[in-house]
Amino acid sequence: MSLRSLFSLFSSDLAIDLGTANTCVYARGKGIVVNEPSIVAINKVNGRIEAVGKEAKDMLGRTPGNIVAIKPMKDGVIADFEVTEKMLTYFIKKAHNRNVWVRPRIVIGVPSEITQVEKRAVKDSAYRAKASEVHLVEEAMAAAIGAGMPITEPSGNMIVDIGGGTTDIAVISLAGIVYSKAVRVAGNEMDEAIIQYIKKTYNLLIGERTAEQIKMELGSAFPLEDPKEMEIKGRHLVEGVPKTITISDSEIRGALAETVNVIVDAVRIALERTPPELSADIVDRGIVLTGGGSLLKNLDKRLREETGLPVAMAEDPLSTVVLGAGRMLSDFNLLRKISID
Ligand SMILES: Nc1ncnc2c1ncn2[C@@H]1O[C@H](COP(=O)(O)OP(=O)(O)OP(=O)(O)O)[C@@H](O)[C@H]1O
Repeated sequence: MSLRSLFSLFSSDLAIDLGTANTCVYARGKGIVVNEPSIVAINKVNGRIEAVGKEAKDMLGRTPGNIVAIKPMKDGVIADFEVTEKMLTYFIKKAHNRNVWVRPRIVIGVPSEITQVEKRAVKDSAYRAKASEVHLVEEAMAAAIGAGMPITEPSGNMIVDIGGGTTDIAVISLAGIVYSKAVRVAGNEMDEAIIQYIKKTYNLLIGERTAEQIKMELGSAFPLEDPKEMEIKGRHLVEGVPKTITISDSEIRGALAETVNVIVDAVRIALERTPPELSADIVDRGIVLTGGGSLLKNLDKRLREETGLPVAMAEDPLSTVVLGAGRMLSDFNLLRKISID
């Protein structure tokens, strides 16, 4: 056995989707090994990390004064370099069961609007976490590959990735991005719109986690076949005590309307700016939706109504990017063509 193949026994190459809301890690030959919220809880007194991922999310809004829960990624970009690096290191170690001997090749999906400084920061963190090679690919490209779109063919493929912080829209042909646009409106903005609506209408203060739950259970972009209601709890702003109210899906649809319209408009603009030959392909093939935000009920239906085009959901919208980046681990020719480092 050569030294190289002996070495490869210990190396487990990784693909990472570093998202605003969630970070996913895929290990070659194993599949998705980490899927956790992009949150870090830090002790303000000694700077120590108290928790990362799921454990840190559970602390959100419930931390004692000396612990802060930080979301180091904001609007699809890195807001806190130092904490992002610590988070990345933690997840890479977790993916390798804390085995310190492995030196993996790592493919990382990053937002299309990432700056040079941010690219460097992401790569440096991965190298510090003992990567042997680091390659960056645009999330939209990885998503299209993960969704099984024929991106290397000379035809137009439109992907709309609605994440936590950003909605990325891209038209891809011949393994290149012909048009791309990111708007900083996606899942988180929907949560915020729900918080504001409940506050204004009911004088009730709810937290981010409750808002997200409401969005998932009740939120929609087009009327539902079966109307729904939900009981929610929060703190009354005037009386200062906890209170329970019942809200309906149509109220929440109203609260989300503005946010959903921004996404719909961005898709319309992308269609208007797509070169005509590729538009013709999109008319035939339709638009593919991915990202957790695309799970908002009837968003696909709404886009179908607004554009008159076929709209399909990717099979597993929360994992499309990491699965696409993972596929790159075994196709280095394609990776060389599409990596943006
Ligand atoms: N069933 C659902 N209905 C509506 N929204 C959902 C659902 N499930 C997840 N989401 C939302 O999807 C978002 C997270 O999606 P995803 O993990 O694709 O984003 P991300 O990759 O972390 O973000 P970004 O691409 O902006 O960096 C969150 O806002 C979450 O609330």
